[in-house]
Amino acid sequence: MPDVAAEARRRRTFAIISHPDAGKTTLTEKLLLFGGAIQMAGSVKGRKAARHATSDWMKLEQERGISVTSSVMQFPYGDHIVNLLDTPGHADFGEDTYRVLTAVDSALMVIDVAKGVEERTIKLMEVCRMRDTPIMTFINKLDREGKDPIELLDEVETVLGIQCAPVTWPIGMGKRLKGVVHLVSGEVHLYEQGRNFTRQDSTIFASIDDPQLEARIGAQMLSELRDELELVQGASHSFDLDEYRAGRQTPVFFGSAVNNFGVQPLLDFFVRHAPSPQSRETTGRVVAADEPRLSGFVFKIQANMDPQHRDRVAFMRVCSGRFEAGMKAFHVRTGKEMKLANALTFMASDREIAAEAYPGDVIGIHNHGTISIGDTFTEGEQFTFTGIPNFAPELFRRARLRDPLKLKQLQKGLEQLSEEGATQFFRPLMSNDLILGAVGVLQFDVAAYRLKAEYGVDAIFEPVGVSTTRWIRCDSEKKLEEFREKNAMNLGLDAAGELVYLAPSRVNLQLAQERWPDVRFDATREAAHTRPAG
Ligand SMILES: Nc1nc2c(ncn2[C@@H]2O[C@H](COP(=O)(O)OP(=O)(O)OP(=O)(O)O)[C@@H](O)[C@H]2O)c(=O)[nH]1
Repeated sequence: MPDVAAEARRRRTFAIISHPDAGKTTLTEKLLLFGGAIQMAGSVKGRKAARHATSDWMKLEQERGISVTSSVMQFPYGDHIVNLLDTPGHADFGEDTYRVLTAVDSALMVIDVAKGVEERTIKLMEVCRMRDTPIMTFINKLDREGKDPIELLDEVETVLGIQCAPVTWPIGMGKRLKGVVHLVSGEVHLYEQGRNFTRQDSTIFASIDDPQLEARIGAQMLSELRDELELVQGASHSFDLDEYRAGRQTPVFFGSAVNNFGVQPLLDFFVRHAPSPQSRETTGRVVAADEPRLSGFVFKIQANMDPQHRDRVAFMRVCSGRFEAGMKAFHVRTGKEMKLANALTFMASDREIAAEAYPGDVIGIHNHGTISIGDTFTEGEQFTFTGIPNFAPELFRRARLRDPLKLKQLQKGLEQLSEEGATQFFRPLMSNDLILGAVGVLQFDVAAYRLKAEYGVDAIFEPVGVSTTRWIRCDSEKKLEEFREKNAMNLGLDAAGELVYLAPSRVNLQLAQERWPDVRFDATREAAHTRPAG
């Protein structure tokens, strides 16, 4: 009998967050190397390139040199199974990133030693804070000159508002980089340039008192190090598991991802202390990870991952129980049983058919539009996982066709993009317009590109007089009907058929809110349970 509790306990599911260019991809690759998931440095970049070659719309990503897609990579490390969820790199994809972060149990923040805390890091940190996600920090590119480590910790503490507990400490930096000291174990890991470090071939001293250390790093460096360590240990916090788990303290590591230096201490510490899958809230009750029955939620939908099969893959995070290939699961929103045939796991080496999965794992379910973001699957119980919202978009465009005969395709394309969360789309009650909403402007380019590449539709997006939207809720049918009648000009339906107020201006929205105190104007919509079936 498989032991769900034991399987859940050994899982670590996390995402890497960083400002573009800090080294997220490079670090991912090194982590996979340690997991034995890939054999050679360069494979992740290679894989990225291979994906570009086969997937059309990802050309856009390539042209712009940014990552707009997320993926899931699973690898074993020691007794642990690690699931790494990649987050899209660009700011315009914040919504997607947000949803990925709802599916992880912790995060790893990468900071460039020379640049310190950057704008995107601040935003991502805000998202993590909303859910008190525990965060570890890796300060990267130590082989280059950067900011003073003590100042960097200070910057993280003041700008990001989280306490730092250094776990490793650098010995020098840039050309003078000699290694790192592990402040918990006392070990010294030497930096020997040009070697692709793994635990077996890097030189490790048991402590800074090892007589050979002086010969390796020099008397002056050693004496400087002793002084600095004294200062650091006096001035900074020591690691506190509870504070870390509560999202109030971040353990900090220093290293150089490209040289695979300082990565292993991070990974070892991570699997030891990062949380395994935790209990999760639903509309019904709290679901514990070690319950025997399967439950999970969909946090992402991706179309056309493989151009040969024009399917859509729903990414489901398993929250409890055990998934077994071919099993039937209850799709809570539609109230129907669904056979989860040919579900995918995401072994870093490739996509594979999933034989089984446990809490913390992500499986990919093929579907043709029946599954939406936020949907819950159970073994029959009626509850929906909460906290996976859609955000009210801030930017709007009217879609106009160059060829009016393609209206059907346009609608279909927009519906599917909307379902994926790539953009949101609205139909005003009083006109035939199709209005696109986005949280970031790049989403329009992606939408136009994909409409053309995948649906053969040449659409242009032009300005439209909408400045913000709100989902409308009202407990009284009568009031709602009255509101509908009086405001028909400013109302529309979203892709799921939900009533939405399309406000021409902020002032107009404010007036409407004041005039209709019984009507709720929601800026986010919980993705699943408010959505009608079908
Ligand atoms: N000197 C130095 N360069 C590094 C290090 N780690 C990564 N880089 C370089 O920094 C650049 C950005 O690294 P990536 O891993 O692509 O960064 P990213 O954060 O994934 O970037 P996005 O895909 O834009 O999000 C690349 O040129 C890397 O080779 C390091 O430890 N030292």
